[in-house]
Order: sequence, then structure tokens, then C-alpha cells
Amino acid sequence: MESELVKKLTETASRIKPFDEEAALRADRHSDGLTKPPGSLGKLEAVARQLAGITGELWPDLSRKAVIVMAGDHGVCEEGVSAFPQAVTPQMVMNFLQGGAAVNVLARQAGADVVCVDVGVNADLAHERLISRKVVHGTANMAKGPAMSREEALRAVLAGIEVAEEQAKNGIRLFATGEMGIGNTTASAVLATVLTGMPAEESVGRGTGIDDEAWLKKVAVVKRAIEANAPDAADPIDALAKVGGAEIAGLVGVIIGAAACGCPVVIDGYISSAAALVASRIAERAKPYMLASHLSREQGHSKLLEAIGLSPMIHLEMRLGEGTGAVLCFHFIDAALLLMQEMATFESAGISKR
Ligand SMILES: O=C(O)c1ccc[n+]([C@@H]2O[C@H](COP(=O)([O-])O)[C@@H](O)[C@H]2O)c1
Ligand SMILES: Cc1cc2nc[nH]c2cc1C
Repeated sequence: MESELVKKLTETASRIKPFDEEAALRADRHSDGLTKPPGSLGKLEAVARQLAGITGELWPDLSRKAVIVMAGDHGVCEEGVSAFPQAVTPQMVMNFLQGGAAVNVLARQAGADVVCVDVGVNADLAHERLISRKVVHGTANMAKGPAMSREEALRAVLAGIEVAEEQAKNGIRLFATGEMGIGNTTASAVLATVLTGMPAEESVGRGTGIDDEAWLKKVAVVKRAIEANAPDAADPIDALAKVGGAEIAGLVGVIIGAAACGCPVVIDGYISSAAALVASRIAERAKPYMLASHLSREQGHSKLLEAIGLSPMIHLEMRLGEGTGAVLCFHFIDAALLLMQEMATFESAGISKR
């Protein structure tokens, strides 16, 4: 079974097309011919260039957008690492499905769908719009042993791939990653420490808003999780299984799946970035398909993005997750493409270059 899952993952990763450098160069040339000093639109120009390299087009139609919100629970919550109870995870899933969460509001404004997937919530949930791909009823407490088995982690990754492929088949062209999981900043901190080597004192943040005392405890829990599991930094699936989470694994799949479908994927905050780092270690070719959205307030986020080689578009001091920062950046992506498509050129407008 496990080898079958690995085969599917490897096959998906092998379908990711290399970045089209020639199209990116065409985008640069087009951009430099528009009525502005070269480079003056800053990151918007970099975004347009990247989208050209991903799609092969200078202004691809990315009007069909979706944020994939992966949900899962974390056994490590019994160590007191979050400011909120685990029950909030299923409660927020229902909120997403009813359209009342922050991500729903921002997605409506951006014209994006919210796709909610249960990969590991510790409650039995049913709703007509919920995609049920549960691989665990919450992970085990990683401070004591592995959070998941390798097979469970792989099944969650495959669920993410399948959701992304299904959405792409239905016409979605631009993806955002989102997640919900009380305790998941702890799992993300452990993954960040294992995969980048940054100390736990740098990877551990305040999550939903813990105080100094709980932060010290969280740092100790991260260190204990590493001692208890000895995750292999050279084996991203091993790390994902032992010290990750089902929703993080699901997002790894969404990122690889979106890239395999030729679609750009906007990475949200700290947890999404931990998933992006794992995805980049599994499938290096997925990297150019990733766009970092915002810099989260969660400590360690900038180092985590740096480790992937990403630079965030905006700094809004957000720390919500759900895909909120990524969905906000849909507006900037639309803006970047519209500028490419509609701006006059020096030639067409008769403007002197020197
Ligand atoms: O995305 C972020 O950067 C981010 C930073 C802090 C908290 N969160 C959200 O808060 C939850 C995890 O926080 P915690 O304290 O329970 O580990 C989870 O549902 C995340 O979506 C998200
Ligand atoms: C209310 C609430 C909403 C969230 N959305 C993402 N993480 C969250 C954590 C809490 C506590």
C-alpha cells in the first residue's frame, strides 16, 4: 500500500513542467516596454514574470480561483501549547462551510471559492460542501511518539493532490493554501527546526496568542518532539509523518498537485509555509509555482520563507491562517496581470525613453 502511494506521489511530481524561462524573459521584455521606468512596479513585475514562466502566457486567465482549507487536529495539544481548545477546529470548519469565517469574507471579495477538506479533524463532521478525506482522528502527541505513520502522512498528501487535481479539472487556475488546526503552529515549528536547522527558540511563536509561560513550555515541547522521534531531515516524508500534521500533509499535496496541473499556488502564513518547505524538499520543481503572500507575525516565518527561497508580497501583521493572507494577495495577482494586459507601451503612447 505504502509503495503504491509513493508511486503516485512520484508520478505526480514528475508531471510538474519546468519553469518556462523563455516566457519569463518575454514577460520582462513586455514589462520594460510599458509606460513606466523599468522595475518601478516592483514585486508586481516579479509576479507577472513568474506567472508567465508558470503558464507560458503573458496575461493568463486566472479568473477561476480557489483557496483549499485543509483541517486537522493535533495530539500535541494535550501539552498545553495553544491558547484555544481543540474543539475550535471542528467548530471553525462548520464556520467555513457556513461562510462566516474571515477567509470566506475575503474569498467572496476576491471572487474565489473556499474548498474545505477534513483530513484529520478529531470529530465526525458531515456537511454537503465538506470534502471528507479523513486519514486520522487527530494526530498522536508528537512529544511522546510519532504524530502519524508514514502511510497516514502519504495518504493525506495524496488527498491534497487529488483535491487540487479535481479543482483544476473543474476550471480552477489559481490556488491558495489555507488551514485550520488548533496546535498546528507547534507542528510547523518542529518541521521548521528539523528541516532548516533553526533553533526552537526561533521557530516557536505565539500561535493563537499564548503568554510567556506557555511559550517557554511550547519551546520545550518542540525540543522533546525532536528527541522522541529523531525525524530524518533528509527524508521530508519521515519528518512530515513524525512531527507534522494531517492538514499540513494535505497542503503538501495541494501544492504539488497544483504545480502538476500547471497552476500557480499562493502560500499563506506559517503553517502553509511549513507545508511549502516540505513540498519543495519532495518536489524541487514545485518551487517556481509557489508565490509567498504575506509575512505572518508568527516568529520564524521570514526564516522559513528564506529557506524555501520565497519573498512575501505584503506585511499586514496578520497571524490568522485559514488562507486569509493568500486570498488577499489574489488582488495583487489580478493587478499584476491587468497591468501587463492593459498598459500602453512607450511606442503606442509616443513617450520618449531618452
Ligand atoms: O498562518 C499563520 O501564520 C498562523 C499563525 C498563528 C496561528 N494560526 C492559526 O491558529 C491555529 C494554530 O495556532 P495554535 O496556537 O493553536 O498553534 C491554526 O488554526 C492556524 O490557522 C495561523
Ligand atoms: C477562532 C479561531 C479562528 C481561527 N482560524 C484559524 N485559526 C483559528 C483559531 C481560532 C481560535
